[in-house]
Amino acid sequence: MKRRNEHCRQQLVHCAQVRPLLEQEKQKGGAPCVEVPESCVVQLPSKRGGSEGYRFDFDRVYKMNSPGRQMFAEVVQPLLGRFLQGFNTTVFAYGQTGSGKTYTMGTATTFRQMSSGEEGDGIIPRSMRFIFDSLADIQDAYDVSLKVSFIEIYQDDIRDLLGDADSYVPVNVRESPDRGTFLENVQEIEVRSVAEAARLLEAGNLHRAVAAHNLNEHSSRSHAICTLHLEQRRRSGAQSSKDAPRFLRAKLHLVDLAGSERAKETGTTGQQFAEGVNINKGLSALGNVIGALSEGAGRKHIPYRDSKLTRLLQATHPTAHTFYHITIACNRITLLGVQDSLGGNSETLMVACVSPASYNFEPTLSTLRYASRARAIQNRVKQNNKYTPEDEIEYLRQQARSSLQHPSHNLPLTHLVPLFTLE
Ligand SMILES: Nc1ncnc2c1ncn2[C@@H]1O[C@H](COP(=O)(O)OP(=O)(O)OP(=O)(O)O)[C@@H](O)[C@H]1O
Repeated sequence: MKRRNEHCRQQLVHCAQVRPLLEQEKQKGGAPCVEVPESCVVQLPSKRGGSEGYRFDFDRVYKMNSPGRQMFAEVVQPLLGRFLQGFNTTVFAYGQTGSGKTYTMGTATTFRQMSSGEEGDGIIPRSMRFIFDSLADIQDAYDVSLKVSFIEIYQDDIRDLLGDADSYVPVNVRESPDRGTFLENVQEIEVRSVAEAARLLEAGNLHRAVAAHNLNEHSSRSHAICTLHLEQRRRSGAQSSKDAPRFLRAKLHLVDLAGSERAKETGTTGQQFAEGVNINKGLSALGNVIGALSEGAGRKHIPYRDSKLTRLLQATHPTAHTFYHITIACNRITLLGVQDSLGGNSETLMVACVSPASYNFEPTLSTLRYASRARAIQNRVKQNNKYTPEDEIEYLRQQARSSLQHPSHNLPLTHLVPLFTLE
């Protein structure tokens, strides 16, 4: 693995996933109206049947039956490579309800699917397998900690999807001068394999708010954000090149937004109607953040604070470090960030999910316009390789605690060699 220090401006990577026309869409008289004339272009016909249609450029477009494998290899895997090199990274899926965000992300993947690896797998299960495989390759040289948080924003509440569903503890967004915006009361869970991660994500998914409406039988009623926090600490005496970093820390946000929806089309009433209103409110605030960021440096105020979604995604900060174990955890202080992901320190892939059905023309046009605005955003990314004496103290503490709790998982305490010589 190539490891070097960098600090540079980065354009977001944008791709579109145009899913196949579903049987129920055909039955409702939907005809395909989305064209992909080139591998980087999506076209819609003119609304009034004229010759002038709409054209949108992307870095890459995946259409109809493109297997998830191709998207993963072309745009996700390179991003994961950067994550493993200590860069914050984000994958965002957005689009109207029923357009295929959960399918594309693989948020609802079961334990069995994630462990076995199937052709139709989405981004999350493929990413998990890739990351664990890559970490296995460096385990002789690095102590590794991988932590995950999995939360949802439902109505105006943030819920910890890995928490105990029977004893609900409200998750609060807090702010402090040291930490910035952060979440409190989020569970931490440790795993050391794809199987353990899969079990965890499946359990979290069972807690996610889902309901049926006219456009989707399993519609997510919340925005879900799964974050992996990776820390790598070079082992003392490890065989590696002279410029190999001693320490790397990075976050990977996997964001499956709820879809925008119109009550007229979804046929929702009561509780589901209220959910739809909240979903649209959060997405509209996100749209405003994207709009403000796309104006570039001239725009001083970015309205991150206008919704829980954008505010939460602004939160950036980290917590205790556990090395040596591969850990999947949900931090008490979770570190998600549209501020990081959009306009901040993150390499970001945005996936616009689109239904080809003609009766979805308006929402599709709106998704593609949303995508065009986001193309102008630039992030400023840097490799996170700072390691402080406080980090070292925390590391030694965690190791000592861990050795007492799980003697079989740890190296003997005598093996611990600090990165710093503390005087
Ligand atoms: N690329 C694809 N190939 C085949 N079927 C797909 C594809 N993408 C989505 N689908 C199907 O479309 C339906 C809607 O997909 P999905 O639930 O992922 O939509 P969504 O955008 O997450 O919706 P919501 O916002 O309501 O949660 C599902 O039945 C799913 O299986």
